[in-house]
Amino acid sequence: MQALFDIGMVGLSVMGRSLALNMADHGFRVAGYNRSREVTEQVMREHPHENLTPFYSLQELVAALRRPRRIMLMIQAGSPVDAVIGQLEPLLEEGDIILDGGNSFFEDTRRRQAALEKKGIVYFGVGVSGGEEGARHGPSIMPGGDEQAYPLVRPVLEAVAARAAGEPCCAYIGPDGAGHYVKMVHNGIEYADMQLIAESYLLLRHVGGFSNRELADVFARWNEGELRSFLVGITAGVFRERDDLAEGELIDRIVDSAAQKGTGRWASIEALRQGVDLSMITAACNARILSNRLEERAAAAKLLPGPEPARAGDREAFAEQVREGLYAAKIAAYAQGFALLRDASGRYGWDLRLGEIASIFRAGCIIQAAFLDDITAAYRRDPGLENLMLDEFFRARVADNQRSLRAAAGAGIASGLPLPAMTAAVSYLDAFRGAHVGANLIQAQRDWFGAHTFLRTDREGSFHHEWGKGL
Ligand SMILES: NC(=O)C1=CN([C@@H]2O[C@H](COP(=O)(O)OP(=O)(O)OC[C@H]3O[C@@H](n4cnc5c(N)ncnc54)[C@H](OP(=O)(O)O)[C@@H]3O)[C@@H](O)[C@H]2O)C=CC1
Ligand SMILES: O=C(CO)[C@H](O)[C@H](O)COP(=O)(O)O
Repeated sequence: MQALFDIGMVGLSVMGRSLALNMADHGFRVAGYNRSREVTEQVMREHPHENLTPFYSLQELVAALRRPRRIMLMIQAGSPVDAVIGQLEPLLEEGDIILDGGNSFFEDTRRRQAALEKKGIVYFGVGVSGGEEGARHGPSIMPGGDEQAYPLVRPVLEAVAARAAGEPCCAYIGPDGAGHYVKMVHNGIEYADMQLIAESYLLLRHVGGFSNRELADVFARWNEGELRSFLVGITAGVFRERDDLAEGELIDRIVDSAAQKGTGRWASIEALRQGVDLSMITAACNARILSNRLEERAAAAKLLPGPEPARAGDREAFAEQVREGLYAAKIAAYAQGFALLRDASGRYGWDLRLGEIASIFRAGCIIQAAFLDDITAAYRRDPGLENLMLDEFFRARVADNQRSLRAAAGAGIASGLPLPAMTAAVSYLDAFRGAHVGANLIQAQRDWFGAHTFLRTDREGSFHHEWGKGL
């Protein structure tokens, strides 16, 4: 067969099929392949497209691609990616390109990129965000790999990406694992954002006494202001959704236990390794972990009574307090995520352009929000900004809204509601700006039991004290 195809898509599940059709819409001739034949057949039956052609073996797919071959993997992350690379490798030639668009761990991407580079195969780790809808009509795309080879994949990626203010939400991120690292942090922020919205829901429902319909209106109203975002928008929609199998709204019949696939957890682990405070994202991971212990929670509820939720006097004023608190907490969560990126940039020599990264999050991805325009502007004002909360715009917003954050978090604590991300936001803010954080006592304890030494405020050098022996 003549090599007619512009790009191969391996994996035609939710994301691969949507991205392949998006590419096909943009005039690229796509060769599609899925390990299970019936999935390919189903895609072709349900989504026939003149620019999408099915293939039933990797050999045929590779032979049909024009050179240098471009093959995108949209498959389950982890060992499947290594397995498929192993199958493709003997079929490829020097200069051919593999793009891994899944949620791969960035260290795996670094390893794969280095191994394939030795064989002359170009490897890109490409973060893709936006879920099914985004992949189909315009996701946010975070490609990392060999900058010299980037022009060979850029036209396809930019064509299918979402657009914000006319610009594609796709930018070369940096070498080796940089693209997947940024996607990991994107997902960490996504976890914190979702957790903060869920905590706002707990407050509004149990302290504010809002019904599902009222919650839908509250979130819809919030979505018209500074909190406008994909996640707040779909939250309003969730509270409106009728149950198709029983009476009432579906939200009340969903089991109170949240799953996770690992990207948020990776971000938390990396933050600990790097020594960056990512407490809000970690709190969001822990909240999902504890949510899974349904039986334990039910048993503990009987043994460990807590306070009854206090009822807000003025519900509208309370909702406004929660909105402002959510906004302040959201600033802290993004500040943590971007601080992690800043540290990784130096640590791995990636030279990440944080303003450009914020700008490609403005549309297409799950954390897309009006707020990202302000973050982009903050990094344009100061590309070396140490922490987002120090930018003049966000400094003013934190000052305006922190009283509400404290009040909302306090109302949750007094009512026995778990608000791990909001309370972590308060602690982060206070520790970040804290004149005294209590670490002098920790140093004293460390020196007492382990002679670990301490620094003094009044003279140079390390000191050890014979604790408990004097005076
Ligand atoms: N769903 C989402 O919203 C998002 C997902 N992602 C990431 O994109 C990637 C694809 O996600 P999604 O579309 O949800 O699909 P899944 O993560 O559910 O993966 C299913 C696909 O992986 C293939 N696969 C699994 N194991 C192998 C293997 N050993 N060899 C070959 N193919 C294999 C499956 O083939 P088969 O049909 O034969 O089983 C199928 O095509 C994942 O890395 C995911 O984390 C990124 C952003 C958003
Ligand atoms: O990458 C994504 C969105 O950006 C995926 O939807 C991912 O699966 C979300 O993470 P989790 O399943 O852990 O909630």
